[in-house]
Formats: sequence, C-alpha cells, structure tokens
Amino acid sequence: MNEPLLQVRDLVVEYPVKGLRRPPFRALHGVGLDVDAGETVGLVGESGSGKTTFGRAVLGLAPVTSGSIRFRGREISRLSRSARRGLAAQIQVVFQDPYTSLNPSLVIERTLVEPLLARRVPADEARRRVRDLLDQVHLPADAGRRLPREFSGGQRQRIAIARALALSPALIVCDEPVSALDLSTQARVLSLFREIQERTGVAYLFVSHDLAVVRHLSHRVAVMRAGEIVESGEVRQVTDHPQHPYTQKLFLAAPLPDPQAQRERREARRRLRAETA
Ligand SMILES: Nc1ncnc2c1ncn2[C@@H]1O[C@H](COP(=O)(O)OP(=O)(O)OP(=O)(O)O)[C@@H](O)[C@H]1O
Repeated sequence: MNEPLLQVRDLVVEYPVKGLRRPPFRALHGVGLDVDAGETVGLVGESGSGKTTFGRAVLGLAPVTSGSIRFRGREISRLSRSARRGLAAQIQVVFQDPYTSLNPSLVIERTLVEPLLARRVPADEARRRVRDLLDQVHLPADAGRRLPREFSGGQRQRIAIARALALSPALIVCDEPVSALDLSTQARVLSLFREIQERTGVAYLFVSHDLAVVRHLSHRVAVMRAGEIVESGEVRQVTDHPQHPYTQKLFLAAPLPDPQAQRERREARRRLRAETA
C-alpha cells in the first residue's frame, strides 16, 4: 500500500483560555484522518465541531498539543516558520470568504504572480503562468489587470482558486469555499474544483457543513462531532447508510437539492426505518 499524501493521527489541538490557571480548551480530541493523492475528503459536522481547526492544524495555523500530521511521510506538525514556508508550495488553502481573502489594492495579476516571483520563477515565465492560471479558472486574460472589487463573489473565488494553484500544490485545504455563494454559482465553482482535480491530480481536504456539497465532490467523508470523528468512509456509503446515531440524525435531516440524491435519501430513510423497526 502506498503511503497516504496526508496522514493525521491522534491529533489534539488546544486553544489557550484567557485567565490565570484556566485549562486550555480542547477543540480536537485525538483525531485521525488520511487523504490520498488526487482524492477529495469531505469533512462535515455542525458548527463548532472542529472542522476548521482540523484544516488549520494541517496548514500549521492551529496549536497542536499532541499527535502527528505527516505529509508525504514527513512530520509537519511542529515545523519552524521557514520550513513551513517551504511547504506552502505543496499545501495551499481556499477560504470561505471571497470578499476578504484577496488583497483589495492589488490587481489580480499581481496577486497571482507574487508567489511565483517569491520562488524565483523568471518574470516572463511567471506572467505566462498567470495567463494559464486565469484560463484554468475560466477568467479572461484581461482579468489580470483588474482589482478584486470589479469581480463577483464567484469570480473572486475563482481567483482565490487560481492563487492556490499557482505553485502546483499536491493538497488544497478548502474551508467552506462555496458557502458564501448563491446556489448556481456554487454549482459552477464545484465543477471547477472537480475539473481542476481531474487535470492536475490535486487532493482536497474539503471542509463544509453542507452535505449536498460534500456529496457532490468527495470520494470519502469524515463526520466530526465535538472535536472527534464519529464516522468516516466512502461518501455514498456514509451518507446513504450512516451507522453512527449522530450521523444518521445529521444526514437524514439534511436537505439535498439534487433529485437523484433525494430519491436515494428517501430510499435510505426507508431502509433505516425497516432496519430499526
Ligand atoms: N482561536 C480560537 N481560540 C479559542 N477557541 C477557538 C478558536 N478557534 C476555534 N475555537 C473553538 O474551537 C471549537 C471548534 O471550532 P471550529 O471553528 O474548528 O469549528 P467548525 O466545525 O469549523 O465550526 P464552523 O462550521 O462554525 O466554522 C469551537 O468551540 C470554537 O469556539
């Protein structure tokens, strides 16, 4: 068996709590999860369950108390700042809010070219790469000369995706990347995520509270509750035949816009009722 691209084991994250001698708040209680190269793993759960904290720990942005995070076999949970910067080419992020994630005073070309120039890519090649990135996310070449405020939310999220792709990462942590968009824009951005994965083989850790979104994109899914993963597995298996009572409650109540998924859901409910009768 090949080693997973990302392998997380027994991960504990604790946030300090203000006040003398108050114990820290434990947001993750020993979480384990793998992501293989080229796959999408959805991380779902209610608000406050620890999804974002998990993604931030992978990005080196959350305080890891214990456990391990291995990327391509290398322990990355306690890297120095400079070692972390080196890793940034391989692990990237797309955040939820397309309105705050781009620098408002930089034209798009500048935003996209900077990570390339910082890695000493020659200027001509970097500019060619920027044109290619805009093309990959279906934005016109002249988009590079405009400022973020000239774009819609969906277009801004495309730009954020292009920025994440600039250094050809192996993994992108996507933290609720479509939840600020309206439904039809969501669908187009989700298709873009998938298309890019098919072309580049990038893996996604896809954090979302929206089951329909996760189902659309993920190969596997993990369900978080109060800082723990209560269930994980192949996405259809977990969403249609949830085993844990929490997952059953969470999934069978969730609305699904796709009629095929709704039919499967009704069928799953019937089966569940029959099995538990
Ligand atoms: N910087 C922080 N300092 C202290 N506590 C934090 C911090 N960030 C998150 N928490 C707490 O950790 C827990 C998990 O939060 P987290 O944001 O990871 O959950 P989530 O599942 O992503 O929720 P949401 O879907 O609302 O973003 C919550 O109780 C939250 O209040």
